[in-house]
Amino acid sequence: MTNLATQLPPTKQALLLEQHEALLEACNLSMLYAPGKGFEALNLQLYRGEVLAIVGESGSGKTTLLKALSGRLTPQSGSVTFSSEQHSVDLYQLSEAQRRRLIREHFGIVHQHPLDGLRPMVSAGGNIGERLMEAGCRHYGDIRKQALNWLKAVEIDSSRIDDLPITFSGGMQQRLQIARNLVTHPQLVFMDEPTGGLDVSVQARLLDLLRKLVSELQLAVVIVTHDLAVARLLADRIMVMKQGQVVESGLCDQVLDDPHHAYTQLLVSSVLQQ
Ligand SMILES: Nc1ncnc2c1ncn2[C@@H]1O[C@H](COP(=O)(O)OP(=O)(O)OP(=O)(O)O)[C@@H](O)[C@H]1O
Repeated sequence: MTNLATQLPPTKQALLLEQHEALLEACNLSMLYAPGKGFEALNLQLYRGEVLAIVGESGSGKTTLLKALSGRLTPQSGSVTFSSEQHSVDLYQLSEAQRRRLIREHFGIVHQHPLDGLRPMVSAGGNIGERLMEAGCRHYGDIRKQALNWLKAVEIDSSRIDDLPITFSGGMQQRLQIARNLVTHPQLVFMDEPTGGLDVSVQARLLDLLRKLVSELQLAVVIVTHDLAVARLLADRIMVMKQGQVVESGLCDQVLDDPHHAYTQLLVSSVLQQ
């Protein structure tokens, strides 16, 4: 067992023991728009059921990295390997159509602005049902039933099933976006600041829900956030970025309780002063 696994809670240790290869692995990955803008020579591994938080200052390359990891931005060099139970593929060796299919079948992508991940002129139920139809479901009754179940799971009243997302509050839209992503049971979910732009109380409710879903569905998640409290609540591991470089990484509680790099220390102390 790796050092990392021995330091995780027993359920996570068991999960890591069962698996030999990472669900997602980035090797020597680089995408620089200009010196210091993007990220460079980055390596990471994510295992099944594990939550990795990527934190760092604005402009440090977090979103660019998330896009490259999730198959939405071809890097200048390096590889991103996704290993499902059936096969192991380098995302950027696939054709565009193959990559799109893999993303649809295996990944969830939760955007900071929910309307970027929803169809605003399609009903809430339709937003969830559409993903099921893309996955091959054809029975209207089943699709509606699953949509209702998912609305309930994300705490949206079933009476809103035929309403358009644009009539929802920001928090509800974000919960609907999460339902749309999770209805097809992806193994891996990428989230970019999922609680950004929401009121504090709405954020807290959404975080509780995310924590519950991540644990119940044993999701692997890569979450970008500038909020260390979000990282602490959701993540097993954390990666701290500054100007396109990973300056520190490790178990989330350990890094946040005992930061070694001066920049991580600054991030942690600035939260304590708030
Ligand atoms: N398409 C692009 N073309 C040129 N430069 C870009 C592009 N996208 C991002 N950048 C630059 O790359 C750097 C990293 O951007 P990125 O959005 O990845 O950072 P971030 O850490 O996610 O920031 P934030 O927390 O503000 O979202 C920034 O300096 C940004 O201006």
